[in-house]
Amino acid sequence: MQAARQTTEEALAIEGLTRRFGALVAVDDVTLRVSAGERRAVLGANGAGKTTLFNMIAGDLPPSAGHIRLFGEDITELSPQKRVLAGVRRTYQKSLVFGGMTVRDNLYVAIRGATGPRLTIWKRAENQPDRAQTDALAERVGLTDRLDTMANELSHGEQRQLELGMALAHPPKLLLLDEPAAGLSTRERESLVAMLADLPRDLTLILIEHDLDIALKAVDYVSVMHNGHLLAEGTPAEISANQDIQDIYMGRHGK
Ligand SMILES: Nc1ncnc2c1ncn2[C@@H]1O[C@H](COP(=O)(O)OP(=O)(O)OP(=O)(O)O)[C@@H](O)[C@H]1O
Repeated sequence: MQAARQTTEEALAIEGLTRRFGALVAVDDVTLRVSAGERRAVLGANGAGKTTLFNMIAGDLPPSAGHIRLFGEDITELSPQKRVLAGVRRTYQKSLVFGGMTVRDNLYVAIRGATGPRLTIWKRAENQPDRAQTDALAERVGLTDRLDTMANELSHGEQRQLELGMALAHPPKLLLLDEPAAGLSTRERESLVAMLADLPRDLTLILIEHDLDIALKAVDYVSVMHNGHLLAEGTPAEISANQDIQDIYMGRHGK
């Protein structure tokens, strides 16, 4: 896995990224690089700055300083929509699926949303979605049996699967998953790890995860944040073996 880091092109290059909220520096001069096809986890205790970092990469929040490059292109000033077109997708800690629609229609909206001129779900009769595409997406995230189920009738884990399917509707270049295992059962966590392992290898994945075991199983390389800083980086084995980092991650060190 590490070979991918050394030989492939750079998917994401973050340079001196900083975000202040008044006197608070939520992300403080973070510089990191992620190779194309890499699976990276961003770990850190509550308030470390992980979500703020994601918000800046996705364009949901402007940085106070610094630059973000996606495959060499400076995207720091791009709107979130333009970043989607450039290949960035993200999920949020809170589910954004449409509860009153079926799994199939949620996937259809995601497919249309990324390609169609506007959202035309109600025109489905004259504008049939590509069933093969929705079915393939559902299969990829383990929801084939739930295609006709309303999203609000899905379990929490299935809703996260649906979110992942929606994020994959048009294969992103960079996929940002914000705590994908939050609230999942042990069995659902195992299937999440398997789903992540099955993602196309050319997709670059960064995930924020509170479950250290999941993060360490699912990624090639780990960046640890603490109080807005990038504290350490290493392979899962290196991070697991570092007691100081483990203590900080588990919140045993003071802020
Ligand atoms: N919009 C905001 N306004 C003011 N402060 C904010 C805002 N967003 C985040 N913060 C603060 O910035 C710091 C970093 O928050 P952030 O949510 O990025 O951390 P995190 O590592 O994602 O934490 P968690 O694991 O709890 O989600 C925290 O102190 C938080 O209170």
